Amino acid sequence: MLLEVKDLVAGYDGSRVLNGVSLNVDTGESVAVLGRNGVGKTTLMEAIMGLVKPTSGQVVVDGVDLARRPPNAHARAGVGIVPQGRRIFAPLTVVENLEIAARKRGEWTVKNVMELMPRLGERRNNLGSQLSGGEQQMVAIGRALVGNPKLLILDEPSDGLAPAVVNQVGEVLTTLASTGLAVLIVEQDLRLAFDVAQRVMVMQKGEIIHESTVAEFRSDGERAHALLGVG
Ligand SMILES: Nc1ncnc2c1ncn2[C@@H]1O[C@H](COP(=O)(O)OP(=O)(O)OP(=O)(O)O)[C@@H](O)[C@H]1O
Repeated sequence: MLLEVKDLVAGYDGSRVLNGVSLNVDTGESVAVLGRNGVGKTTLMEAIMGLVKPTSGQVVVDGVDLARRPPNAHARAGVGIVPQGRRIFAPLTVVENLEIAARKRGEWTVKNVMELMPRLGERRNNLGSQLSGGEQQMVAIGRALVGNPKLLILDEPSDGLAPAVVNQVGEVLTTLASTGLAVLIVEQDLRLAFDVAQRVMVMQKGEIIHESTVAEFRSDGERAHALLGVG
């Protein structure tokens, strides 16, 4: 198992957000975490990444418990994140944003990232602040890739993007998932989540209340509707 999250409890200043979350992601597997606003999806991703300190529980990556280690230990262990809001460096160019993150040797280089997402090559000398939302999202994905992660965590990659751009991001993520990179994606856009993931989990009030294959989830529309409270 690549990622094993066990009974994770975490929150902010005494307010508990995660009430004992357990989940697994296998090598090469793609998993989507769904749920309404405010149920704790971002907190879960940040706790897995070490950006929020868990009060208890384990975050085991490749057999090593990282729950009480600093965020750079998570990156070294092979976890890459594409955060909510993208958070690329606005005063740096596309190529500088990628180069600054390219620390670890491996399959993914700045050159390979630009082959995967040719738009980034075309915009290589543009500043982060000059990019569209979709281009920024691709920089954020590329920045995570050049760290050569084993597991890529994405928090709402479709956020604020036009449908055509969501499709482009979806194609990139589907390609990555098909090459054997493990993906853990939080997403409100169900179509994107279902395109990328094989397995789905639904969160409610800081707990995982449903787990199934995407195919099972999609075959029971009424149940899916009840779990997510959306049409
Ligand atoms: N930095 C923070 N400080 C204090 N409380 C926070 C912080 N971030 C999130 N929270 C609270 O934690 C709870 C869960 O938020 P979280 O962002 O994890 O949910 P979410 O499911 O990702 O929602 P969304 O889809 O809106 O991002 C919310 O009540 C939120 O107000």
